[in-house]
Amino acid sequence: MTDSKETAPAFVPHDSPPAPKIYRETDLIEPLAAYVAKVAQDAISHHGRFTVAISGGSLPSQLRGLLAPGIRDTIDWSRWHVFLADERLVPLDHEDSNYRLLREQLISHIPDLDSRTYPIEASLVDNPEEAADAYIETMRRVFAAKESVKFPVFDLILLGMGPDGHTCSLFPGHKLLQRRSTWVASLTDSPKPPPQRITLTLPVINHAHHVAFVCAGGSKRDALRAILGQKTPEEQEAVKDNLLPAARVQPAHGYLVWFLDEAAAAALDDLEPIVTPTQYKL
Ligand SMILES: O=C1O[C@H](COP(=O)(O)O)[C@@H](O)[C@H](O)[C@H]1O
Repeated sequence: MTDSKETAPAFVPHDSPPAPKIYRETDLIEPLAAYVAKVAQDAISHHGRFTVAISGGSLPSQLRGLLAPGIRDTIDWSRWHVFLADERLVPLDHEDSNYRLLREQLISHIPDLDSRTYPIEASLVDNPEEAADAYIETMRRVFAAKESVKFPVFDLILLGMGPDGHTCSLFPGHKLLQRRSTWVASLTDSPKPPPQRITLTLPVINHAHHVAFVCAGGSKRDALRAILGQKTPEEQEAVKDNLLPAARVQPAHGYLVWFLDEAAAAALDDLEPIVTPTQYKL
């Protein structure tokens, strides 16, 4: 198993969520891999499997540390169940497909992981609502057959964030931010192309045991300050008005961490010491 300098928090839901931890990393790849491996091991020890939802965009390539020789063989991949946190409604081999990215960067490198990875139903890319409903059914099969399960509880949800503060396919000011009961929702007006997508909803994200944002580069400066710093009155207003979807990610009984590279963390430089130095080691 990995020799973590700091272990992931114990696999214990709590009543009052701790403040998010913010890690500043020179290079995200290794600490992110150590963190994911640790959360996976905790989940597998606790209940025999690891359910993870992974975002697209730049995130899949940030997971390449999981394939490093020192870590890949320590992971019990046979217990992993991998979902897409959101998906663009394009063919699965399209350059915009989040599944394609994830498959190329991670899934295809691990024998048999494809059989426990859940892409959207390819025949439904032109039917957003049906695609969302079909994805809910896929999730029900893995999480529970019972209709009575209110929300699935992922062991880990890995999120990116756009410069506008969007996360998954939840965009600023979009009506999907108000969805309270659906597990997966569709949209046809994404401001970032392609316009047709499906996405996990906020309640599903906020039911997870662990949620991690992974942000690299300077383009997310304003959103990071608004969400983690809230320094200026304008920034505070933006959060209050729910303009920034990523600010609404607050797991009710889970743990929230942010992995920032140097360029992203520089946005918070004058707010030290809210950023914690590197914690996770292979
Ligand atoms: O469109 C999307 O964008 C976000 C952010 O992407 P990034 O490339 O800036 O990391 C991503 O998290 C989401 O999965 C994707 O569909």
